[in-house]
Amino acid sequence: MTTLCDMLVFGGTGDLALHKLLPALFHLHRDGRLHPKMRILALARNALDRQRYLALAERHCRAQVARADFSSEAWRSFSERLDYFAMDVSQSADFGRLARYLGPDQGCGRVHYLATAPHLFEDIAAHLAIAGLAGPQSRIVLEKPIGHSLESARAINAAIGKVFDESQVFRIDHYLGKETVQNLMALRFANALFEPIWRAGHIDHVQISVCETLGVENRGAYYDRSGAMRDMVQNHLLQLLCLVAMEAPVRFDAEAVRNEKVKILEALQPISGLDVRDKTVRGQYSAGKIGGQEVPAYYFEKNVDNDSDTETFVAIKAEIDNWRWAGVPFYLRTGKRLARKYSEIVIQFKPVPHRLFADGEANCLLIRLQPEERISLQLMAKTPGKGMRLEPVELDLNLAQAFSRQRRWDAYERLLLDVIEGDSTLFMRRDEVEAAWRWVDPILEGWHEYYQSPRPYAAGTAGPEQAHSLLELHGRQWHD
Ligand SMILES: NC(=O)C1=CN([C@@H]2O[C@H](COP(=O)(O)OP(=O)(O)OC[C@H]3O[C@@H](n4cnc5c(N)ncnc54)[C@H](OP(=O)(O)O)[C@@H]3O)[C@@H](O)[C@H]2O)C=CC1
Ligand SMILES: O=C1O[C@H](COP(=O)(O)O)[C@@H](O)[C@H](O)[C@H]1O
Repeated sequence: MTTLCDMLVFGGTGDLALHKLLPALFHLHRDGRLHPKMRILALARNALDRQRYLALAERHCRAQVARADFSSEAWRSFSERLDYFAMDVSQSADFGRLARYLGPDQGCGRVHYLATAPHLFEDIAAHLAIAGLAGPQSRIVLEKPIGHSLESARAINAAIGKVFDESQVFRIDHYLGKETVQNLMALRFANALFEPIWRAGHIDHVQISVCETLGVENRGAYYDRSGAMRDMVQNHLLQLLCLVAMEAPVRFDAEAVRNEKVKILEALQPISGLDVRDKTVRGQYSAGKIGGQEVPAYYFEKNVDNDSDTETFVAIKAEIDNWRWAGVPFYLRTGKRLARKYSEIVIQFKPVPHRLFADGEANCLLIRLQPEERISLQLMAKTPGKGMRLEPVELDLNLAQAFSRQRRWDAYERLLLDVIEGDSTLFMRRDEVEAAWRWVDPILEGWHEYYQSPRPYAAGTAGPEQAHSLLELHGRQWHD
């Protein structure tokens, strides 16, 4: 069971709160991991009373939580913790009302989870301070993306920094809470095997793909101002890149891990000006079929401009200018409405230096984050029978099977517990977020400057053709 603290979820009626945060808190409650006295208060403008909010939350939790894990009894006891307060976070006076409603804290501080659009973060922090709700024991969780650009991220970080010490700030990136992502660190730093070959001398290139079948759903208003670059690359994909590329931290703690990640972000070779034409591909989905169902083009989605040139797909050839990685491309790719949903990291090794056999492919290490969690090493083996016919075989570590007796935690469960415990190892530090924007901003500017309008791709395909050329030009291909 964890430390006692209360949690305030700003944006408690939103997509994130209802689809991810409440189901994760429900699981933690059901597993007995929350302090019995912990209270959860959801906040938003909608004038709901507690009963109507509970009905809304229950409907979503039932839909998100596996049938076997949901029971009316567990929901009833969880809902005793849950309450709702209607307020407008842009109104300072509402925070006075909130402070009176909350009364004195239970002695262990509060977690303020900001599941709202980032432009509200500055107001919320300032108003919390004025209302006396930002004491030294409180913590604040900021959802990604932090800002829209380096400048806006700096402004948000500065405003938050006026109220909260950096140790109280938890910038969440839910990819870091995924089991296989943490397993990547275990693989690299708990096995002596990989370290000697984890470098330019042995690795040809790295691929990081986060492919989705979903479109923008109900988030058109947000997404159309963000696009895949700000929504996914600036945070999730760059965090994955950091974990693949960073040096071993001296300790497994927040400062040591984050120091190493920042060094990678700072070593990313800038892509600016005309480089964007050679090293990046933007795409936008047009109408197509997903799972046999017709889906509309992006610009016909709800709350999206019908002449929108927002990208729903990005592919980038990134390079890291340091001793370990010089000359090794890291190909990043993410998109919505693609043929299949999966996220994976592929480490493509170089071929053997001298070829003895007619067949043979270079080794490759596949780290599959979802839908299944597995790590598999592709090796060459002789096929049975006469002659030396070789074929690739997989040395497979199926993590879900290996730990089949334990329920697989959702990323938010793990990260919410870390916040409650005050462990920020898997959260982004201020300088990390800013270093990521420093690399992303010139690409966004290059697209704007050189009118790189997105290449269309039909929904249900692997993205625009140009994303393939990005690799094919160098004799490589995506691991599909
Ligand atoms: N949805 C997702 O899967 C993910 C979202 N995120 C991030 O999480 C954040 C929230 O996203 P999402 O849930 O999708 O957004 P939504 O638009 O679905 O929800 C926004 C929430 O904020 C509330 N809100 C808006 N304005 C105010 C206000 N002035 N005062 C009080 N409450 C307000 C809304 O309620 P009301 O209008 O009633 O006030 C609603 O509850 C964003 O920063 C997003 O980038 C990050 C990862 C994944
Ligand atoms: O942060 C986000 O992530 C989701 C994808 O997350 P996953 O855990 O399902 O892979 C993405 O759909 C969303 O647009 C983005 O904001």
